Amino acid sequence: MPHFAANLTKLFTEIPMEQRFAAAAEAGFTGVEILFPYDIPAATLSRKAIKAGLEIVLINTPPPNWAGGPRGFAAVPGFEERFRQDFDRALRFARSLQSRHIHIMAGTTNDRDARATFIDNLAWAAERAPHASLTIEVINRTDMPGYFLADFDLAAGIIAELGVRNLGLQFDAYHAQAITGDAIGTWRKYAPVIRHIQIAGYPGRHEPAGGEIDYPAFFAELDASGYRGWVSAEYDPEHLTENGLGWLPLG
Ligand SMILES: O=C(O)[C@@H](O)C(=O)CO
Ligand SMILES: [Mg+2]
Repeated sequence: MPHFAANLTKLFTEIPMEQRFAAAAEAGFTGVEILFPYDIPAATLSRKAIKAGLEIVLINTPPPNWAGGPRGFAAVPGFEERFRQDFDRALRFARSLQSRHIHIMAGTTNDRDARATFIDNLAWAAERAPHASLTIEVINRTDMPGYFLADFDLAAGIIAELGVRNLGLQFDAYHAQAITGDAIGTWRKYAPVIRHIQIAGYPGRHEPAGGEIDYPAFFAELDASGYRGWVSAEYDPEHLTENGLGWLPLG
């Protein structure tokens, strides 16, 4: 079975962030991801993760105002300086958290120069952080209206064009199902560039069980494929987090 991580921005929100690490370990996760860790000192988060025996798998580049503000700037022309400041901040956090991946958010734009801007900023980031693993994620525009990176061919083309070792695709099965109607088939098609996976039930974005995506079949296929990365539970629990973990294969 793949390694499973809990997304602490979405799971265990019944308790404060600092307590979610122990709860995740207790539930059987061996890693965690935090979309936006920037409100809490990295040293505190790192201590909690170490104490719980958890690897920190992923953080996002900081959008300035998650509660309704922009979704990053990497593809937004005119915001190059802002992107670079944000990226350096993410890099400092990632280093002290020893986070395996940094997800670079493209942002919301339909500017004709967005692709070129994204390429330039990603090239800059890949060179600036040669030892970091960077990811880009395809996100559906129903959930995130106007998000630039909403197409798998576009993402794969950008990764191929850059051709750098430290950039790959973050595959969120929920967004894939929303966009293509076939999450598992989409994973198969883009598997060579996928280095991180996130899961949630579709529709609804709740527990990864019982919706359109056959997760037991997906996990078996990941296993058979030799996938060595993490699978992160990034969903909005329908009830108490602990009560909805029947889908998590343990042991
Ligand atoms: O799927 C998502 O929404 C996240 O993985 C993310 O990074 C942006 O919210
Ligand atoms: Mg995701």
